[in-house]
Amino acid sequence: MNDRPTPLLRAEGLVKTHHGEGAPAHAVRGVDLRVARGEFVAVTGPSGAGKSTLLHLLGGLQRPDEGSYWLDGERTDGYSEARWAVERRKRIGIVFQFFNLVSNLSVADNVELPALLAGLSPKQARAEREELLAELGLAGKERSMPGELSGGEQQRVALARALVNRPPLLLADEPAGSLDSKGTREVMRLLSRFHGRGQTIVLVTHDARLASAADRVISFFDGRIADDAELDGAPSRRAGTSGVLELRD
Ligand SMILES: Nc1ncnc2c1ncn2[C@@H]1O[C@H](COP(=O)(O)OP(=O)(O)OP(=O)(O)O)[C@@H](O)[C@H]1O
Repeated sequence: MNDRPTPLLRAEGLVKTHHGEGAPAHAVRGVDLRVARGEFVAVTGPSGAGKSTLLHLLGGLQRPDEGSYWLDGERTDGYSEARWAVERRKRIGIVFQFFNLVSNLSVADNVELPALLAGLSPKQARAEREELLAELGLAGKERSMPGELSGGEQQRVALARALVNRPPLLLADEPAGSLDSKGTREVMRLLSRFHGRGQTIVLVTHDARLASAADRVISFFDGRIADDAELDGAPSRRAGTSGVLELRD
């Protein structure tokens, strides 16, 4: 019997080709990947290597042409769009380079919306939002609109929105890509803090400094994993799993 714990993510033979205007882009050419609960994995590599496409496959935002993907032991191959939307709400928080906040909703509403959609009562959603915004140094900004905030603040709101349903998995696609060095350090600090409490994170980044916050770095090249390495000190960094924000799953 295999008594290894079920990985939170398991991908086998993922292939994705984009058919745009020019020649087909073979973005992901056969990826096998396992990510255990509590791991913080950075995916790095040159522009066009296929990193974002891989992240989109892991978040169910795009479908593979070939291969299979299991989320927490459950095969996702047959999931409809609607099913993926439900699964994402419960299990996957996603942050993007350009935050993707709803510009005509306040900070509070941006963060509460996914909690309400997931079925929390307005009171519970408000409590979760208040806790996360305080945690992320945004108390007092609830009534602000996204356009009134700095890039770093908007990314923190996006992080709060991604984590409001306490998903076991956080996917981050160049989360500091449009931030200055102060904003980058802030994102790094926050990702490390959530990881220290047991949050599983898959981070796509060009930024070697940001990748150094992870405990495992995957180098992606030409649609394939070229290298997959644990960083020194990873086990100790991965040790803490308790904290104010208990993960609910
Ligand atoms: N929706 C799309 N339609 C057509 N081609 C696409 C699409 N998305 C990505 N591609 C192509 O697929 C390849 C991989 O793109 P992808 O964005 O996944 O790479 P990346 O490593 O994330 O790059 P970057 O670091 O520049 O964001 C590229 O050749 C890109 O042009």
